[in-house]
Amino acid sequence: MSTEPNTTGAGTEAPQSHAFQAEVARLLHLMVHSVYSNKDIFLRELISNAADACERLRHAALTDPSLLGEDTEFGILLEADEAGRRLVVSDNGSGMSRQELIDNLGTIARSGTKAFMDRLGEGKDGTALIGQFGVGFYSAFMVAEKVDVISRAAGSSEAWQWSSDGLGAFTVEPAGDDADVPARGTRVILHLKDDAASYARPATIERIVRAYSAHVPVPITLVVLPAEDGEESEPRRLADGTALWTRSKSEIGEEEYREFYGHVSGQFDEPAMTVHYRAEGRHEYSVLLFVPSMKPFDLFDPDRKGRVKLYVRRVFIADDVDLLPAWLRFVRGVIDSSDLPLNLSREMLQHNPVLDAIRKGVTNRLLGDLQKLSESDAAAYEKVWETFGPVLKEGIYEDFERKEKLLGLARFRSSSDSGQSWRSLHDYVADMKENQTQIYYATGASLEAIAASPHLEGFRARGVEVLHLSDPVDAFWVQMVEGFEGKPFRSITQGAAELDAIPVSETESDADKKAEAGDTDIGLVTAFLKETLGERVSDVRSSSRLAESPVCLVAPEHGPDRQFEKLMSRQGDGRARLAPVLEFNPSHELLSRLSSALAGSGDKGKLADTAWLLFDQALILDGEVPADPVAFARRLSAVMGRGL
Ligand SMILES: Nc1ncnc2c1ncn2[C@@H]1O[C@H](COP(=O)(O)OP(=O)(O)OP(=O)(O)O)[C@@H](O)[C@H]1O
Repeated sequence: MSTEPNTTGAGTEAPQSHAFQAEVARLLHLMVHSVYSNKDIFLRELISNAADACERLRHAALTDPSLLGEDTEFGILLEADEAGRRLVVSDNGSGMSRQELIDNLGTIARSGTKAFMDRLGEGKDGTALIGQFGVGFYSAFMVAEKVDVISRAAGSSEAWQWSSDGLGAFTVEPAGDDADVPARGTRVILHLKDDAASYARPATIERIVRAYSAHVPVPITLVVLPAEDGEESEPRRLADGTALWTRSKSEIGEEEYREFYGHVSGQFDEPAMTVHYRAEGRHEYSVLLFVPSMKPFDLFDPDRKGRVKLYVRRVFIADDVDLLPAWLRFVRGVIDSSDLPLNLSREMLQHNPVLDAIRKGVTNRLLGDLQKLSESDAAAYEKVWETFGPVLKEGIYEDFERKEKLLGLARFRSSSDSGQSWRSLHDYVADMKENQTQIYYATGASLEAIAASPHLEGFRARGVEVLHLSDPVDAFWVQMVEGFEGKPFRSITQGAAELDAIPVSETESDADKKAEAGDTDIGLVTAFLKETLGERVSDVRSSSRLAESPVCLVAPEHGPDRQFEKLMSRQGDGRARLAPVLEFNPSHELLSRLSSALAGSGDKGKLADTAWLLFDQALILDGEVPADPVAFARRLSAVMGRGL
């Protein structure tokens, strides 16, 4: 609901009331009930917005210097007004027009925020989640009972005031001309809640700026407003606005990196890896990038955009240029080029040889640093892999040039060590069994489902390691790569398992079980199952893949892997699925009994029921449902009845 003003002359209109977008209202409700454990961060968010507004204008003024007029020094001013219980954050940046105030401070534009709200909507623990996530301007309502935003867009003669108590609606009205109205930019006035009055205290403000905003690239000054009879103190510089990335690495402490990471990423975790260097040579640029330790909420957003900020000689240019490949979209930070012209057009940003060279250099450097981390601190590296492995794996099929490097960096859960440790492909190949020629893997919806798969049994019995691939992206890349260190990848649910060449590490009781099972007439059983199951199977064969289970389904040799096929048909590729191959375990008691019943004069109807039940249970173990659940239930009841 929004009402248009009926007059346009500034200073003459009544305030217009607008409802917040539903998601904002929900977010504000959370804010007002302050589920944030650390309310201090509201100031970081407001300072970040103020700095962004200054950087946006600095950039716009490159093509239109008149936007700046006389006022060419950017700055952020904090006013501490203890007596009035107010805190004011002002900037002389881009400012906002009336429409921008309504759009920017009434809706949520960022897809990450939407995703975040959806997660909250799913009933996930809000307190834990919200603490990891920057929610920008709206966090002001954690500490303020009312917020006024007075803003004048650069170059505009009009100023507008936005006001709200955060309870469902906001008003917008012309701001008039009094002293509170900025000549350019934005003043955010927080009327602090009773229990948040300390945020008007200079010492508190100084502490927060030091902790969270000391390295924003715009200077920050604090003014302490006089108590009723006191004197106004000298303005104090809290931060000098020098760009952290231009300083030398040896001068910068971990704490400063962490604080800057908070500023550029908008996240609240600690960086898991920091990459800071200056490239010299054909192209000169500075890089300060961070690998977060927590997943950003928009990690799997379909547009797969990165958010590394591009600067040219310390002037902010854009944060939506693809400076890194999509499979590194979780990396945050700044790249500052010395070679590019300042007045880069959008078009030039899209196709730019300097940016291409930077992208290549920085990508290689990041991979090199990840490799180094994996060698120097395996546990820290595994954490990075656990968080971002599914994204890095996209690079295996998207980036032909770096495929080998990425395969080397990849880590997997596997059947070795009950899936507890992370294994590299290098580990896998080094530990291959005698006569083993392939890298075996199993794909599935979850690690648990894979571990329970009967297909693994024959591999387990031989001590052959199987990689457990449970990320959706796995089914794709594994089809695309030829192999690793000369060993091809092979799905355990596809084709005939060439396991016979690898000896079984048999225990005595296994041998006993086999002896009990007696001899199965493989030809007889195969023919019977084929005839009974007809077109539902493309073949039936005895298998060394199984050790304990009687049957399983596998994909035909030259068709797609069953899990991959399932994934594609779920995405509606419209292709008919291939009939699977039914493999049976001739050493299993059930099969040897079926064999003797077939050889004797077994009831053909009962034997056919057995064949169908075997087939349906193999389907169920694959996570599917029997094609005819009624017939399945009838057969199962009949068998159970006979067994009682
Ligand atoms: N001081 C300001 N000057 C100019 N525009 C502002 C200012 N503060 C906020 N805005 C505008 O309001 C928008 C919404 O701000 P908000 O803090 O909610 O989200 P954001 O800044 O886009 O995201 P984040 O804070 O997570 O980076 C900003 O994108 C910006 O366009």
